[in-house]
Amino acid sequence: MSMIAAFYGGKAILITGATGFMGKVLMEKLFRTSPDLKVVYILVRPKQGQTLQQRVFQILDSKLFEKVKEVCPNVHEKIRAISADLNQNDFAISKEDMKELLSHTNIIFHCAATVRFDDHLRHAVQLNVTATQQLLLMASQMPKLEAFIHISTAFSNCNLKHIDEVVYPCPVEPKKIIDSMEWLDDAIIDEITPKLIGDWPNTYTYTKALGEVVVQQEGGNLNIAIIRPSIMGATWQEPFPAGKGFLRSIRATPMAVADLIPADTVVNLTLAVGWYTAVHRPKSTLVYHCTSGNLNPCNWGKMGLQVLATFEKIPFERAFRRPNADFTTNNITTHYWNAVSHRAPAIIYDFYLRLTGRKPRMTKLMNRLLRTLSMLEYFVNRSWEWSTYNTEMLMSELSPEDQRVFNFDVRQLNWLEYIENYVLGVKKYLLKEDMAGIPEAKQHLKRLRNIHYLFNTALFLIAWRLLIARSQVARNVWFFIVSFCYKFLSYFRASSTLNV
Ligand SMILES: CCCCCCCCCCCCCCCCCCCC(=O)SCCNC(=O)CCNC(=O)[C@H](O)C(C)(C)COP(=O)(O)OP(=O)(O)OC[C@H]1O[C@@H](n2cnc3c(N)ncnc32)[C@H](O)[C@@H]1OP(=O)(O)O
Ligand SMILES: NC(=O)C1=CN([C@@H]2O[C@H](COP(=O)(O)OP(=O)(O)OC[C@H]3O[C@@H](n4cnc5c(N)ncnc54)[C@H](OP(=O)(O)O)[C@@H]3O)[C@@H](O)[C@H]2O)C=CC1
Repeated sequence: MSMIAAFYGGKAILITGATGFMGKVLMEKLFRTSPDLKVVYILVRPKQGQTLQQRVFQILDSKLFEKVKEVCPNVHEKIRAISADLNQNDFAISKEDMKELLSHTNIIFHCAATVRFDDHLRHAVQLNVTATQQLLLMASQMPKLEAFIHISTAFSNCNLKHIDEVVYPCPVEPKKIIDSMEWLDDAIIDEITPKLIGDWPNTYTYTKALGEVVVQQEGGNLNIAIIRPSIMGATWQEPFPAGKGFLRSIRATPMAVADLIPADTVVNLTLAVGWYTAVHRPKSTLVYHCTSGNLNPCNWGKMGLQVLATFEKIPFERAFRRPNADFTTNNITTHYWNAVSHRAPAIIYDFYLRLTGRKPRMTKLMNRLLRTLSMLEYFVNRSWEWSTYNTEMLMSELSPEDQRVFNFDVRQLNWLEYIENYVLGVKKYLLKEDMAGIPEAKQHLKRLRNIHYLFNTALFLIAWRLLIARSQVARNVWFFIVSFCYKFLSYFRASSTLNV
């Protein structure tokens, strides 16, 4: 019997960010392993014309929740969606809802955040720092609360090279930052943002660091833990742009560690930490790194090759170009590859769309992709070392059954298998492609390869022809090659005649 699964039985659990990437996976695992839990409160904002209930039904109707509906048929009754906006005072939660939350909640998983790298500092502080502070205040008024689990990121201290499982101080106190956001106007905030964030690469990582300091400073007597995952699956916009041949080269250091971590590993650790924090009540706030680099490293070069090998085996349909993975660290080659591999094909394709009376869209898409890539550059050209003492300690505290059900041992991760499953998942569930279409997709890639060869040969011949017309040296080289080939052929013909 799993101790962790049993622990969550009968509990009232509050999740923020439940509609997000990690939140959904967390909720699914909770219901699947502890279907007898009492209730899961989720703080949700109405969005895109959908009511809260519609948002919940959309989640429950997804492929992810198919198994849950089998083991917990009344799952919809156990999810209590509470209207809340983490940007508002008291999260704009109604009095009745607040009363219910305060009196019943046993465990909090705080996943909500703005994960945009380039968010305005005011918004990033509001969601990643102030909202965390408010949630802690709420938590301190919950008499039944057993644990508060804060989800941060392994990159909250990416200005350091070696990162321990401790909360590092920030140059400016979070309280001062929160206060200043109240009276500074947007223009001034824009101006001081680079100075404030200092050697953090963006407002996201900076405010996640501030959020951790807030958790440590204002946690009071609560049982708190902080989890720092590295790059969860969906972060890198899925292998979709690479598989479709939009993304063919990237400015990345092949030897730099690609610290990816599967979302289910993060969720397993999170649930194990919830149990450990509530049951063992560690004296101080423990930080847990959920990273792969020190236990099972894979670098970007190897990752790129494995992604390419997977696309050979499981190609996406109607690819724009053949998938390729050129890594470069040089400024000039980056510009060259961007021009040749990304911008030029997009311009040619848009020209073709215009000619056929359709709306051009590829250049816009490509510009967006290149902008995204430039934001990721910081992370794919550096390596970090994360210590994992607490995570390893927790692993040793689990029963063999819990180690199996809530497995977060990244040493067991087979990267090639993981990438194949990932690509398969994207193909089936995101692109909604049928596996029966694989032979046709392979044929399409062959056609693209032939077009590529033809195009390059034509380009070479045109360039050569122009060169010959203008340069005596090129003409001499050309005559030399032609006469050499002629002599070789004559010799070959003569020797084959003699043999007969
Ligand atoms: C050469 C081939 C080799 C192939 C193998 C190698 C692959 C290399 C990939 C490298 C990845 C490295 C990643 C390192 C990241 C370190 C992360 C630190 C850890 C964290 O804690 S991350 C937290 C998660 N944060 C993010 O993931 C956010 C990143 N995104 C952004 O900040 C913004 O999207 C960005 C980059 C500023 C772009 O903004 P903008 O131009 O305004 O575009 P949109 O945001 O509107 O998005 C456009 C379009 O893309 C969809 N999108 C955006 N993000 C994601 C995502 N993570 N996953 C899936 N799809 C995403 C978005 O929905 C939009 O789609 P539409 O259909 O609505 O147009
Ligand atoms: N994805 C990754 O690779 C990594 C993520 N993390 C951390 O994991 C956590 C979860 O990230 P992830 O799931 O990827 O993020 P998502 O962007 O997928 O989800 C963010 C969640 O926060 C909610 N949210 C945002 N703003 C508000 C608001 N004003 N009021 C109420 N809810 C709000 C969103 O709700 P809505 O659906 O309404 O927008 C959504 O549910 C974050 O703390 C992130 O920093 C850490 C490392 C890596």
